[in-house]
Amino acid sequence: LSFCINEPTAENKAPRGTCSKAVDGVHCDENVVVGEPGQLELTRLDGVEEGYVTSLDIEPGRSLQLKTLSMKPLVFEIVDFLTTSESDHFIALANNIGLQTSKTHSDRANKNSFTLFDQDGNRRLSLDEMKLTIENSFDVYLDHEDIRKMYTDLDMDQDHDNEITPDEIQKTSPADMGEYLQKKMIQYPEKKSRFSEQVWLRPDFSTDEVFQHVQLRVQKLTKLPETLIKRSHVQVVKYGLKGHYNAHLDSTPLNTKVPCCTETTRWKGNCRICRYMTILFYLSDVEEGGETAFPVAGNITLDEEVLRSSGNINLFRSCHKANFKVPPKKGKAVIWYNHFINPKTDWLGEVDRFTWHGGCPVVKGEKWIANFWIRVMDTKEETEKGF
Ligand SMILES: O=C(O)CCC(=O)C(=O)O
Ligand SMILES: [Fe+2]
Repeated sequence: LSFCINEPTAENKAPRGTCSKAVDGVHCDENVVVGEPGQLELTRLDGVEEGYVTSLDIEPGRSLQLKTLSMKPLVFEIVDFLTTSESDHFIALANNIGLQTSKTHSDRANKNSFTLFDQDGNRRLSLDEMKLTIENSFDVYLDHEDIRKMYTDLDMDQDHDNEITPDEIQKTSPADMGEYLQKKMIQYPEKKSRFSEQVWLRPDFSTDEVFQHVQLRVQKLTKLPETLIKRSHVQVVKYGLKGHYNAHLDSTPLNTKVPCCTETTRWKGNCRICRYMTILFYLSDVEEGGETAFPVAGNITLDEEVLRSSGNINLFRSCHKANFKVPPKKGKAVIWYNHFINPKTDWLGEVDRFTWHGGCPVVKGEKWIANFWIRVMDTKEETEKGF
């Protein structure tokens, strides 16, 4: 059994799908994943211990060193996973299609409501509590000075005591605050949770030779079924000065009520992004900054509420506090598992919450990465059917 990608046809410029080599030729199908039922397996590399290095003979004459960077979460790196020309090729592909400003939750946030974060329950919001309110409701990361300026601009804090009382909040419409923040974000995009430009390289790109080589290498490294490799989404991201991405999870906790997204449902909503693994490539060197940070790696326990109020999600400000950071280097791959494997089903298990990560701000130069996301559906059967 072998896989290939359909050749573009006149009616459909870039169809995608898998093909099986049969006795009478190659059969291709857009949606059907060819393969024996039950043959899909999720794999997980063994990290052994922090600092452990294994040599992988993935291609003739080229051995790659797989190094365990962290056990909790399990993170590996391979320096020189991509050659310089492969990295450059991804950048050229991205430039040819054209990058667009990365959207964040703040661009989509419901601007007509907010949830007040009155942590001490005293019915007034301190500057810190307002900061958390804005972060959680609008996905905008302000400091105290910005908040004071907002109070003045919107005349919110009438008695100027840096505290917002129920009375004062009553007089402020969430829509006004949302609109105000939206305007600020145009002026100060670095205060958004994500400040970058991006482009998707859809599975259709598998007709690209460099892309195919890289897919094959990823498959040899991960030992995952070809189906999953071929259906991966690849996103190229460019960060300029101050570009960053605050800490987040690349996948979503299990939820029986909301299914994993398929290629079609992902644009419609009411589905979860299910990414078993992330393979992140640095496509460029960065003169200064731009590390990939894991703020809670190695912690004994993890309370997301505590993480949110610690300010450590805001990597634009708190990268120095992250437990572990991977410095960018052109061609390097960083690899981690967003989910565990459920031993009962042998399939997608719970999210590994220690994989909270993000990109530190670029201090000098620019940073290019490619995210290679291994997508799956909730069950093996659904994944086999095609997604
Ligand atoms: O830029 C980085 O180092 C991290 C990027 C990231 O986490 C993402 O794009 O999901
Ligand atoms: Fe990420």
